[in-house]
Amino acid sequence: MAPTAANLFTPEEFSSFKESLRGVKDLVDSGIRELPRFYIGSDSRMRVQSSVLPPGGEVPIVDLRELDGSDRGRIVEAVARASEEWGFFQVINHGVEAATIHEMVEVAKEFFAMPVEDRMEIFSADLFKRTRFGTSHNPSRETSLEWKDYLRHPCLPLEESMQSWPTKPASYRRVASDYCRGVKGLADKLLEVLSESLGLERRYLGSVFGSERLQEMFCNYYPPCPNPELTIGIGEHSDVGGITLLLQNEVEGLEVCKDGHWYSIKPVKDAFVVNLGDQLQILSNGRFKSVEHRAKVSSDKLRISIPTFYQPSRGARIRPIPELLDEEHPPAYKEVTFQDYLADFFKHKLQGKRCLDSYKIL
Ligand SMILES: O=C(O)CCC(=O)C(=O)O
Ligand SMILES: [Fe+2]
Repeated sequence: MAPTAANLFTPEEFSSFKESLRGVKDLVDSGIRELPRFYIGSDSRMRVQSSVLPPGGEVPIVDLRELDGSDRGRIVEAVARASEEWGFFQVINHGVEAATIHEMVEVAKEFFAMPVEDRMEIFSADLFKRTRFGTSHNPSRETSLEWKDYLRHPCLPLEESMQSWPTKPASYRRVASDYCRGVKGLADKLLEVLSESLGLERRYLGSVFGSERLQEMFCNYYPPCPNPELTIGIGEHSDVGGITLLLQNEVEGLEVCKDGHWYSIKPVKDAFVVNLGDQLQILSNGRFKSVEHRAKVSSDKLRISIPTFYQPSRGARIRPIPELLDEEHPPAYKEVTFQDYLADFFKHKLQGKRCLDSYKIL
């Protein structure tokens, strides 16, 4: 029988469950038949309601094949429209080798196929530890958990970051370093396109991001879930940083909110899903949208997503770009450094756009 009511547990029971937890993959491997009550979404952001079919439209797909040729103007325009209307788009013919992408998904699968003890060697619940295996988003602050495990690590500077990466599976460092180089190349190209989409000089956003810009990646693992309708893989949130480039396997689950409706993003083979984070909403003075999204889980399919977060330097001054302001467009956000914004964000559980809203000039 399916579990019915949430929060049928005491704080002590929740704490002791969290202390013994080695991730959702481990729960599944232990043979659980129903969703542990600690995963039953305790508020509407943490579970998926039966959804009504949205009115129409789809997250745009942008073909980058002719980016350096005659098609640049059309691509810049398509990216501008997608960034203003959806805050999301998918890119194809993006220049990251298909073999690099496939190997990355495979090595992520291998990481989670290892005995749990191997993952636990790098387990940490400390949100500020940059290389670690973890589960849910911020268990110490959450009132219910997310059905998700992940490997997280920094990617820049590459050589230095690699020293902290897992040594198991044996091919991890080689495969992920190729992948990080490829994604960085694409992210830099996209920053140029986004600058032009705002009517700015090509290198504008790159110089705001600065020479110590951050790149980090997650391998998210959402195993099949008993009672997927009662929980969530990742709750509603907008991304905190600059741009996110997400690779996913062929399993649907990512949904984006537009005009109050949730739209599913259909996986396109070898494509990246690109979305803009809070820093770009501030920099563009609200022209680009950092849109809420979430990931559902499935009863019978394993979903893997590999987002790369491409971020400004910690000390970067984030404020509406002066060239975009005039009397009709006064600054809509207060200035903040990226590191202060991050510190604020990670103090809380995921709560939609709470953090961004707190920097609004009312
Ligand atoms: O797994 C997904 O599709 C979404 C992941 C995500 O939104 C995130 O990690 O910020
Ligand atoms: Fe996200």
